[in-house]
Amino acid sequence: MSDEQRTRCGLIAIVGAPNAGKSTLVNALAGTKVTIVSPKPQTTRFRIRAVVMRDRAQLILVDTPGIFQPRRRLDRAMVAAAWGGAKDADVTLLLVDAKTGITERLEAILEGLAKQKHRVWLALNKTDLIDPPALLPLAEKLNAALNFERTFMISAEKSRGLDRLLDDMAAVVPEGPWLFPEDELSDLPNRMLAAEIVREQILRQTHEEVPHHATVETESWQERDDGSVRVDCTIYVGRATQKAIIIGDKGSRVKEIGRRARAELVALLERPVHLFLNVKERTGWDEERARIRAIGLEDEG
Ligand SMILES: Nc1nc2c(ncn2[C@@H]2O[C@H](COP(=O)(O)OP(=O)(O)OP(=O)(O)O)[C@@H](O)[C@H]2O)c(=O)[nH]1
Repeated sequence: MSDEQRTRCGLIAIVGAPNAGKSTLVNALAGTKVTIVSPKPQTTRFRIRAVVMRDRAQLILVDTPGIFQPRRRLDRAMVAAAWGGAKDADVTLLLVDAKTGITERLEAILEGLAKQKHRVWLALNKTDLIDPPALLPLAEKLNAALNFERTFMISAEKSRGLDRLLDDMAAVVPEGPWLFPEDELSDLPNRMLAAEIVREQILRQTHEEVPHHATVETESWQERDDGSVRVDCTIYVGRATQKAIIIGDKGSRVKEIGRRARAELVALLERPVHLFLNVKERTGWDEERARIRAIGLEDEG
């Protein structure tokens, strides 16, 4: 296979203090407004924010929502899980508001990142608000605190410096198949929303031990001429016993999960929805695929 034909795919975790400009950057990189609604972001390990194609590379931009709000004891476990999420990424990009500079919060993030052994990049954002000479001392200070592999100067809002950032990301993510086929990309937020809503219902309607082992994937999303949409989701479970629990007596529980999830989808999408659920035990490739594709939906079990 020639180089041009080889596909690449990887996870890019974008971290930063609140207000650093993460959402603005994700939107600018994706080129459109991409919001993947996550009803329970604090329980997710990472949340997929956007999937961006650059040359032959598929860049999956994620954030790690739990990292910076360790209010209670329980939250601390979530924070640890969230850091685990950043660790699984191929690149972690720390976004810093160059106008605000180094704050206590940023120092805490630097400490967290210092424990990671993989690739960490720095992007100084909002450079449109500062004179260029003021940027260098900040970049130096941050690089002294942590050994960043690369440093970028960007303005997410003005889309400055983003081409180079995307090129570099595309060049370093590993070779491998795309996680999301191209024809799914435009529907991706909807697909994930449907999967998340089904998962919400599993959480609400089954015993605690089941949801941790269940992932949900939207297999197909078909728009119909009459304005309705047909959605097929698969619920993957680890064991036959869990499958039986989710299906319930004569299918009663999976029916109820589907009924409530459908009602929620109808309300959100404001059009008729035909929702089909399929419960499967995971094996081999299924398991791997479901695990990765459900990244934004999976609890740290
Ligand atoms: N001037 C300027 N403003 C920016 C830039 N990037 C982001 N902002 C502004 O900074 C503010 C915060 O941006 P967000 O993208 O919401 O930041 P965030 O990191 O997602 O914030 P949280 O969701 O609170 O974590 C917004 O008012 C943006 O318009 C930039 O490059 N230049």
